[in-house]
Amino acid sequence: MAIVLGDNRYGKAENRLVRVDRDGDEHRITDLTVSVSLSGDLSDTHLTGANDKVLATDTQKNTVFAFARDGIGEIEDFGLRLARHFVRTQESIHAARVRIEEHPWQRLTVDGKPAHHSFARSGIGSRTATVTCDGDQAWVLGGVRELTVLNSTGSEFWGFPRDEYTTLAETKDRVLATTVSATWRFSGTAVDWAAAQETALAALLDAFGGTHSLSLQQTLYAMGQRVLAEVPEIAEIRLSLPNKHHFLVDLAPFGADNPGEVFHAADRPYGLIEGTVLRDDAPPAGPAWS
Ligand SMILES: O=c1[nH]c(=O)c2[nH]c(=O)[nH]c2[nH]1
Repeated sequence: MAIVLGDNRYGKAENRLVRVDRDGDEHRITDLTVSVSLSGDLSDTHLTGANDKVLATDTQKNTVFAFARDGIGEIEDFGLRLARHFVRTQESIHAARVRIEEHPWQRLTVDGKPAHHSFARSGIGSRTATVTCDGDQAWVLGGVRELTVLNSTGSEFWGFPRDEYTTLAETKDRVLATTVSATWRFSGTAVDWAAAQETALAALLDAFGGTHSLSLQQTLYAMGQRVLAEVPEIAEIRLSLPNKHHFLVDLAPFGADNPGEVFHAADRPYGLIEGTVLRDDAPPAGPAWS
């Protein structure tokens, strides 16, 4: 029996980067969390502590900030520039993964006019991108997280099996709420990233709001299907939807009825509905998800 080193990767995680783009007095901000993860010929540092093939995580952090000096652009492009840089400049690095989350800000209105340089963090989901590059090829995932949505009606859940542990009542009218995490895989890298993001996000929201739901699973499939129908460059989408239960509160002890108006918004436990929707002729995913 021998003990050997298995898969490994390393990098600087969660670099917090804010860039201010200045057009005279008019500013725009980009607020990112960027994580770099590299892999390759890195046995020595693990087995003997020799670091001659280890691009320091501190250097990786500096690279992220230095690249931002020339502008960020779309996060997918920023990720591609960084990932390609690491594998092309370091012989020992064979693959690079750059994960980026973009935190949304919205411009304030001051004295009835859009402010030049004042912003508020906005509540509607963050955009995400993950780029994996092995030197010759690159794979791009886009996505959104922390996108909380709610339908106050138009949701049913019934017809499920009942065994000795089942207490849940069937319902033809309930609140359906979730916080969407969605990641989609692009089939190539020649994509109008901003347009794809906008269309995919609108498709997710349209499908959530527009589907009369018999289960959150059905809503998940409708959301995935809509994104693939609207964005031809997306080959596959993975969705993770926590079912944020809203329980009708029994007000009878207080002598009141509750005609579907007062709910307890429970945060735990939650049903977790996850699924993938993909084209049956999707190109191979390679290491995109690994
Ligand atoms: O949409 C739902 N799917 C389920 O699988 C499930 N299970 C449950 O208790 N409530 C719900 N709702």
